[in-house]
Amino acid sequence: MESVIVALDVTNLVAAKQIIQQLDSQDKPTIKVGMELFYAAGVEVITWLQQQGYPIFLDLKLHDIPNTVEKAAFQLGKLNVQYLTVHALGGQTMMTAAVNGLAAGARQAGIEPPKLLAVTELTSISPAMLVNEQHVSLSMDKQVVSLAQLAAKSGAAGVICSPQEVVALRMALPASFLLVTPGIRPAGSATGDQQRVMTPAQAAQAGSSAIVVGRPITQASNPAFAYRQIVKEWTSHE
Ligand SMILES: O=C(O)c1cc(=O)[nH]c(=O)n1[C@@H]1O[C@H](COP(=O)(O)O)[C@@H](O)[C@H]1O
Repeated sequence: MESVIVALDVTNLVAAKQIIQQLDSQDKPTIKVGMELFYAAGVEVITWLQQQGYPIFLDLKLHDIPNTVEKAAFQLGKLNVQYLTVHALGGQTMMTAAVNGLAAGARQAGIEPPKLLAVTELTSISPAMLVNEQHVSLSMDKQVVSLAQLAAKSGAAGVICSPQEVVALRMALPASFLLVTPGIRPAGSATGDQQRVMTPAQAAQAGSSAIVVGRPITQASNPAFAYRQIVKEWTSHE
């Protein structure tokens, strides 16, 4: 898996092309296309990125009844993307339905299926919110480990979590299970809506499989420089 994933959270195809051209990256990092860009630009942006040689992480965070998720995943399984997200809180049956849908869609298109990544607790949720809003009595670590174990049982290839839970997750799950961590903030940058953050170096030290970085790159005055600095920090501690 590529180590630094760029979250291309921009409004439209033109803005997406601008960032990618500014990045001008020889190492072709995995690009995360999320709800904002996919709802605006649809499959066209996926196709364009693929033509430029970028692997795609399609982050649509499916969360619905199993039948609906399976049928949505079937459609998305035909797009030749490398990763797709669902919410682990949708349950084991829903996650397994997603895996099956992706496999069936990919089979019909004659391609490899995307790997399923299950979002555990969003990195915008603080430990206090877990207790006060979700009424979960487990600690954040235990809740995330429990959701990750469910995701593993369901056939997901990994989870999305905060780097703060990676040490606990590594003890509980097979080494091959992917721990993909957003909530990354280089020292001194604004946390914004993120609650459970770490720097790229801290995430690497903790044992993240890959980090997801959006605004610290896309909103930088020089996105290419910001990207290179983050890669440098990540690789020096890997
Ligand atoms: O699924 C995700 O990628 C995701 C899960 C999560 O718990 N937290 C989280 O921030 N993300 C995504 O990771 C990216 C983080 O963006 P920045 O906060 O701008 O670096 C966004 O595209 C989020 O949608």
